[in-house]
Amino acid sequence: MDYATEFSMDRRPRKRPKLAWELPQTHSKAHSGIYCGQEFASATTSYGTLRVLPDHTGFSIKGLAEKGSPQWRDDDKDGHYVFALGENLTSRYKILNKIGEGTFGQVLECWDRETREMVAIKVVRSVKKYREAAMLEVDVLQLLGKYDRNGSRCVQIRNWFDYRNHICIVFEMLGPSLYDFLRKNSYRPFPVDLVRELGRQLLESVAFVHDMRLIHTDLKPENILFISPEYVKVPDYKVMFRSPKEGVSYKRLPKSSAIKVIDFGSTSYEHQDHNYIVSTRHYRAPEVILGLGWNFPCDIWSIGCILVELCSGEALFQTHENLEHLAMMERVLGPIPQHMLKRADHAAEKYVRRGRLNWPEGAVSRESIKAVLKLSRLPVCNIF
Ligand SMILES: Nc1ncnc2c1ncn2[C@@H]1O[C@H](COP(=O)(O)OP(=O)(O)OP(=O)(O)O)[C@@H](O)[C@H]1O
Repeated sequence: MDYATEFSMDRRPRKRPKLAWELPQTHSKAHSGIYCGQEFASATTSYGTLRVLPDHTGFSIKGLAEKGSPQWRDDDKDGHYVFALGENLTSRYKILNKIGEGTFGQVLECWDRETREMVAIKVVRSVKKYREAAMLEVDVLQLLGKYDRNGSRCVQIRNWFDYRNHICIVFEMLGPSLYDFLRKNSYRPFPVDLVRELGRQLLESVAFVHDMRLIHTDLKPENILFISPEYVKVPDYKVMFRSPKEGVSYKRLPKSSAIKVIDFGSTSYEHQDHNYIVSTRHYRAPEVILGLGWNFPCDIWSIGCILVELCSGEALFQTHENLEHLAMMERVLGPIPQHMLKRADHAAEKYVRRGRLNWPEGAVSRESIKAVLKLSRLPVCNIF
């Protein structure tokens, strides 16, 4: 398993391993329904091998037939599509910007010449396992789109196509993620009324997904997007009161609280085998860590972690290690019940000793023990 992407320079995990594809899953071959695009006439320019080439809007258009595709060029070493801003992705979409990068590929802001609107296109890496996972994502998105009649809960798929060995999924364009917002606000918490509203919408969205007998498995602030990018700046009196010398401080508030859930790349059907590791570390449920098998509740656990984070500004369980993570859960929520610890699988049984969590005895360092002690109990009764 490739955990290299779980960490980042930031103080929160940015990425996690995508594990769904490690399972022997099968998916239907028929993916008709929306539209399967094709590559059109190739043109003449030649570029270097950088993944994102500099913005030569004029240059790239000059060398291309206006609606053609650029000359074929190799993918980068990880199978990412190499492009230049301003050029075409099929004759229909013009690449304007890169807005995200994930395990699966890159997300590009594009102009859709046909519908005359901006769209976000996930261009998946040309690697077999990611291509397969992308087709599963398309299946899930189509299913959700069919039943989410007003399209208000989950990101909507507009189209998909296979372009130069890259599955491209076209989405409606949304705004920044809850994580982007926190970051731009220097990790200052959201007002509690806003968190309540976000929580309501999130629960409704996830209830809808669960009603479809699907489990998202990767809920996190990065995967919840405001629909609109608009925000207002308001004075932050708390900061001004704390450090008056620094003068007026501002924080951003979204103009609209409407959100949607994205990234169905790890979504699992209820009837599938659920023993592999899911979720980004900080939002991972105890049953996942203990290898007990998981189901719908793992999404609810993630929502709980997200809501606490929105209220505090910081991830609740800031850890990268299983035993420390379980100890943090006990510290915050009370003891993990015996019936769960008893069923810990082969990989996790080392975290349990004489029927209880092997903590602090099993801690790897004093710092680890301190990190757990720093957390305080949530003012709720024992959750387990
Ligand atoms: N519809 C959209 N509108 C605007 N931005 C989007 C949209 N979809 C994705 N993004 C941006 O692209 C980023 C990556 O998208 P996504 O999470 O779907 O990719 P991924 O490869 O599955 O990522 P990860 O490895 O984090 O699971 C998001 O965090 C978001 O910033």
